[in-house]
Amino acid sequence: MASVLKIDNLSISFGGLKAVDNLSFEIEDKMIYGLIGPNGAGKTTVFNCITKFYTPNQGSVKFKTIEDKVVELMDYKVHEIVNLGLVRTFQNVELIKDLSIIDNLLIGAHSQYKSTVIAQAFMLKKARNEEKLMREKAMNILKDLGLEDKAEEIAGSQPYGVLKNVELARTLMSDPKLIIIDEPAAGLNETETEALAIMIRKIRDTYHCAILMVEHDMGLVMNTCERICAINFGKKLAEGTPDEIKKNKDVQEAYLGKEDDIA
Ligand SMILES: Nc1ncnc2c1ncn2[C@@H]1O[C@H](COP(=O)(O)OP(=O)(O)OP(=O)(O)O)[C@@H](O)[C@H]1O
Repeated sequence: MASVLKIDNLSISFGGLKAVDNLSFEIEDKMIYGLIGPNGAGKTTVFNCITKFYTPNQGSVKFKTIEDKVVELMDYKVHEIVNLGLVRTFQNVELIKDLSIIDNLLIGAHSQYKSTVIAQAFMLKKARNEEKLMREKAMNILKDLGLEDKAEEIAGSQPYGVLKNVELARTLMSDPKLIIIDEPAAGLNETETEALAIMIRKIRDTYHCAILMVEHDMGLVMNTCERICAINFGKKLAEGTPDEIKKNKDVQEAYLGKEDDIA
């Protein structure tokens, strides 16, 4: 499989409502991909199906793992997904406010620890060495992303824009092949959003992972994504480059309404 993620005929209903309706798209390795659509279009539900928070009624989600093995995500449980190389962030920042930035990154790495819980509890040599390696890894990530001076700062003392970047940095602790980002620009001002766009590109260029992003800020989507899928009422409206999506009549109507409606 050339792609890192391939979704085929995905559908899920809540009662009578088809939140995702026979949706298919695929994301090439190392691509920054956008999933857009008006409010309630089904974007977060797609994310929740991929990461197994929801079980779809129908469809297949193929994923190419860290070991380049193609697996069907529907066969895995929600907590197993991260070990395959797929990690997500949520609309709200999910950091522990009382911990330092670097400790928040270390928490993001817990699935990678090989030493037993007992070894960790008593800080045996193996666990100490592992902790040291993970701390180095976290520090290297912060350095790569220009956040090293924030390492010892308490998360709760930092502005929202920094925390969003830290959340992205934390995903890198699990060596992802694909990072799924839900509305990264929500709550950010224009300058912070521009910094976020630079950060997203830097992460892809440095860590060679693909990124799937849901975002309402069209500036961020159009400037950052190489390919975009637009959906409405759970169905695909269009897929293409940012330019193709901008010019697409169905996409324009979904966002602005038909000319008759506007008049
Ligand atoms: N757990 C659920 N139970 C019932 N309905 C749900 C559930 N999750 C989502 N829906 C419904 O599915 C539809 C799609 O919702 P979803 O949150 O995926 O849209 P979205 O495109 O992410 O919207 P927004 O941009 O506003 O976040 C909506 O009508 C929503 O009310």
